[in-house]
Amino acid sequence: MNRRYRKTIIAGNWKMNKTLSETKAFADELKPLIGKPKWCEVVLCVPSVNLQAAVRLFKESRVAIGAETCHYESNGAFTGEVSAEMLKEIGVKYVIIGHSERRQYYNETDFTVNKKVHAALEAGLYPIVCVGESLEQRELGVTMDLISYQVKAALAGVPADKMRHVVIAYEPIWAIGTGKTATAEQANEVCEAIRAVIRKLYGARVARSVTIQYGGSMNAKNAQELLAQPDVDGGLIGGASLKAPDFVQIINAANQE
Ligand SMILES: O=C[C@H](O)COP(=O)(O)O
Repeated sequence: MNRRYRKTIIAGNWKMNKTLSETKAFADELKPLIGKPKWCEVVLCVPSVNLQAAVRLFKESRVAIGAETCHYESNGAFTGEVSAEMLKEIGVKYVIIGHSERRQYYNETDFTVNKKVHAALEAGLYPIVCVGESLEQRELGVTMDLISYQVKAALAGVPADKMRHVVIAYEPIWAIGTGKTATAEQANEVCEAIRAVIRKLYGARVARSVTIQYGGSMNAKNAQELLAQPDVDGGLIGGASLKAPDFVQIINAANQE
């Protein structure tokens, strides 16, 4: 992380976990533990049915609430979907877009990711845009090409002045939920390459200020080493964000002087 130029963001992604009562219990446990993180922003992305409650539960705290996806249209005949405007109106700040699970199970494509990024920005949300390669793609040696393509496609048509609201999360698919973390060097190498793509698209000033997270089996034990990398500006954390003490340890690792 490089605090001089950009924000460190520790974001939990709960995926399809925790009922309303479990969300309340988590808030009760987390709030006294979390204190006032000085150096990083803390975000919890929760299932849509619990967003409104989460916003209320964390209102007086330092935790911002995020959604796990949104639709690219603002309204219409899209059964089961939720728009960026709807999220904004209930106090949601962030929205994850293009998570590999959405790409894998719900036909999310680079094209729809781009449309969702535009919808989120227009609604005043901060998109956390996920990119990442499969194990097969890594072994074929096409990681950097693929990541560069995913970043360019996601950001197509996004003007430079909106980039201060965009967060990128590098999540190698082979490291998600597998307990197999990318090494700190691997994580930094790709985050650095993402910054280089942004530099080409928007110039050095924008590239320096964009928060680029790492996600994929980040936990209380490995967070410090990953977050110490110069181009890793935070984490998008699945499993380890479900337990308040583990999540707090990751926040503390980001918060060290
Ligand atoms: O969005 C979070 C990532 O998918 C990482 O999940 P994980 O920490 O359980 O590996």
